[in-house]
Amino acid sequence: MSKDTSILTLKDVRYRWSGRASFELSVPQFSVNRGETVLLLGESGSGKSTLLSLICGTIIAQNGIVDVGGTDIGALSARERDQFRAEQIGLIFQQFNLLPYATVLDNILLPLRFAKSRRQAVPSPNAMASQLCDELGLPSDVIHARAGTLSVGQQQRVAAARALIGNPPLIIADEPTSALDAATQLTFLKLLFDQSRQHDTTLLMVSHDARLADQFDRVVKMSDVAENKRETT
Ligand SMILES: Nc1ncnc2c1ncn2[C@@H]1O[C@H](COP(=O)(O)OP(=O)(O)OP(=O)(O)O)[C@@H](O)[C@H]1O
Repeated sequence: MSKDTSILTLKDVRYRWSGRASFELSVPQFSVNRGETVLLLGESGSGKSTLLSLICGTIIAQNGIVDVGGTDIGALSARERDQFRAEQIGLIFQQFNLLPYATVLDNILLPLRFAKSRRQAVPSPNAMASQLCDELGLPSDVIHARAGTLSVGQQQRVAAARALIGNPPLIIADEPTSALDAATQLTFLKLLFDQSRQHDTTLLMVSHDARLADQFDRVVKMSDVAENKRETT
């Protein structure tokens, strides 16, 4: 696919959390091209997680359009949004959100249960899970271990494998390296980029850590994307 077609476009988006009049996220225009790796930088409270939630369709903008891969997220029902997210977006959260008592294998295979297109992209799920573990530098014997018994860095890689399996077109990562030390952060990012490029996946990551900037195709500051309202009381 061409690298200059947009996979994500926000236009005239506004969002206000209910009961939180002091903050409004306002994004006149923001887009990400297919295959790009984009780092969205912003200070705490600038609305990075809110923006990611809008893109993932876990919340819906009160104004404007959030278009992911040609689909207007706001036009979908809640159920359609859940399905759309499972099919189109690989998620890596700050706290990884792994099932601690499930095995590494079951954690990695989880998205395939909910997303037909991702399931169809993986004819041999167990073999693909092992391959991803291998490529992400996880020892082969951890695949049958409970996820909760792994180190933080290892859990991070399991979360990345879970996001990557079945080649979703978009990977969204919310501060995925914040729990890692500097050296492990860079190793993890390199592995994530290698995998994203190999599968022509778009990567949008948010962070407040500007030291990561060199690693990405493009760096965008929240203050350039959003005209937020933050009243002082
Ligand atoms: N679930 C929620 N309910 C109500 N208000 C919320 C909710 N989540 C975030 N907010 C508010 O929205 C504003 C932006 O928060 P958000 O978490 O999006 O910022 P952030 O840039 O991701 O911050 P951080 O880097 O600290 O995670 C804050 O004022 C916050 O209190």
